[in-house]
Amino acid sequence: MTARVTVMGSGSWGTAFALVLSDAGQQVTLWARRPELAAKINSQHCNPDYFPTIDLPDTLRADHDPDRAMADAEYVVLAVPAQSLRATMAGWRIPADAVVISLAKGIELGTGYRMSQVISEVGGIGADRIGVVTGPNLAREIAERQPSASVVASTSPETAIRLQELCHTSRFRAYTNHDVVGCELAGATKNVIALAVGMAAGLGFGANATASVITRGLAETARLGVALGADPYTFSGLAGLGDLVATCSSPLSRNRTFGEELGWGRTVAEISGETRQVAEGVKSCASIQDLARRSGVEMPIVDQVAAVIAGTITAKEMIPALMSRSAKPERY
Ligand SMILES: NC(=O)C1=CN([C@@H]2O[C@H](COP(=O)(O)OP(=O)(O)OC[C@H]3O[C@@H](n4cnc5c(N)ncnc54)[C@H](O)[C@@H]3O)[C@@H](O)[C@H]2O)C=CC1
Ligand SMILES: O=C(CO)COP(=O)(O)O
Repeated sequence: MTARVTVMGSGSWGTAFALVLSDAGQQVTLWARRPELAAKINSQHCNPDYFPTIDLPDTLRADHDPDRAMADAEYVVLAVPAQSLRATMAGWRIPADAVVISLAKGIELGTGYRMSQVISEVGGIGADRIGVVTGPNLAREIAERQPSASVVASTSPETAIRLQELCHTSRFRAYTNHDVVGCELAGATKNVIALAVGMAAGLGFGANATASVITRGLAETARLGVALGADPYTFSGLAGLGDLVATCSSPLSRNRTFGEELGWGRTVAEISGETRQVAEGVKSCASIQDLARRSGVEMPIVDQVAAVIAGTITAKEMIPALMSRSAKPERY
């Protein structure tokens, strides 16, 4: 049965996921902050700012008025950057019965909240009406309808199955998962690890170095997750290893690319000033570091990335700092 879905945010992932939902047969409305972008999406049936060469279905409509866009939505998909979710959501009237789905991969600065916690607090929405979509889902590849698997997570098994039915297509294979904590922590932390991998690549190091950072990055992510109540298996699944590998190995990743440019010796300000797209790890490294400290969990790679982003060390100093740590058994 066709469902009414509104995607709030028409950047790269919001647009690509709106396409998935349309392909799955849903009636989709896309909210764009800028009226001129909404008008272009409606008249040109493409999003010229993000995917100028990709046709969007005629059935997909855009609107710049958030309340009108969501008015009769059964599902509201949140596709704005993590650090702006609270402020944007506070001004919206989400329909009382709608299921709310987070696409953002970040941890809120200040609170250390995962996105589902922000949604619950700001919207007064129960966990059974909240879902998370995560996994190896580079937006451009999804928009090109390349095959991909993904995870739809909710603490409510019924909601997870509804979300799976909502977005599963022959090109987008959605698996359910009930470990929202693990899925969200994995999605946010892989961006920080991708910054580190990018830095290693930008410094000219090869596959041994990047594979080592990916693997140890996964170990510290799982350590944090387990301390916060996540299921350890989540980290070897699509939300964990899957997304980590996709993000750390693709030139399409904004986080990996940002890290690579840091490795070339560019500054955070220089790189940030050149793109309007969000590399979530640049902000979330500090909130994840904070979560780890509060939980008594060691996250050496996150610590080093946070130091580079804060400007207290250079990317060049990061690898020697990691290599000179005391020797230890692998499982720690
Ligand atoms: N692009 C990708 O491949 C994927 C991205 N994600 C996650 O999805 C989230 C959104 O990412 P993208 O769509 O890629 O980012 P983007 O930078 O392409 O688009 C962000 C959208 O949010 C809007 N926006 C930005 N700041 C805002 C603010 N302060 N208030 C309201 N709207 C604002 C922008 O106008 C734009 O429509 C991020 O958390 C990202 O980590 C997740 C999976 C894949
Ligand atoms: O989350 C992503 C792929 O799953 C996208 O990663 P970037 O935000 O680094 O582009």
